[in-house]
Amino acid sequence: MQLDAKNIGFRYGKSPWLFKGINFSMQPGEVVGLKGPSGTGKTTLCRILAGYEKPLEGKVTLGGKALPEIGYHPVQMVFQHPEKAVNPRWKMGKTLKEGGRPDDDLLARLGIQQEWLERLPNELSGGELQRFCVARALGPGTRFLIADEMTTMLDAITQAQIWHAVLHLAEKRKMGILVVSHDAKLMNRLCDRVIEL
Ligand SMILES: Nc1ncnc2c1ncn2[C@@H]1O[C@H](COP(=O)(O)OP(=O)(O)OP(=O)(O)O)[C@@H](O)[C@H]1O
Repeated sequence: MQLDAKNIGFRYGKSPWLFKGINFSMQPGEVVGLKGPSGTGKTTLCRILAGYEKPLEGKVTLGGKALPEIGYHPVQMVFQHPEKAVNPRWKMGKTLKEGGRPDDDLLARLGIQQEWLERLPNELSGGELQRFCVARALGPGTRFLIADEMTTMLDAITQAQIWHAVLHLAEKRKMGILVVSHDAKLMNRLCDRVIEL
């Protein structure tokens, strides 16, 4: 199932157009990089692809059909700051279940420890918390993952462990990944191709 963005245009309110006429496609299993200077609208485009925001022009389709408005979203996004992406009052076990039934093999590969499931977000480090956000985004219904600076704030070892787990699963499930990063080395290592906004 191919993900297509056709002729996408977006602006916030009455501010100038951030972008117009964006066209690109991603195949299942493909790892694509998205780069561009700060403020060009990478995160905004990601939010449109993941269905958080509607484009003002053009459309996003998955397998030729419009993205679903209800139910589990097949395009999932992980943000740079995990603390903004979780409910501070929910134990991690509950947060994890938002993505569907967690895959034990994935949790192990991400280095998530069983006892962390009983903790609240503020009882985990940033890196530990981000592992949960990644696991939650990789529910069984995910066809494409959008990683927006997903490992930017993590140390090299944690970064490598998370990417290793994600790429393993992507290959197994033929899931596509869009990687947004300012780290050119990381992009070259991970991506089949890189597009610039
Ligand atoms: N909700 C919003 N309302 C108004 N303007 C916004 C909103 N969100 C983002 N912007 C503006 O839109 C522009 C693009 O922001 P966006 O976060 O998409 O860029 P980016 O390319 O991802 O940047 P960075 O590389 O710094 O993360 C910025 O100028 C930002 O201030």
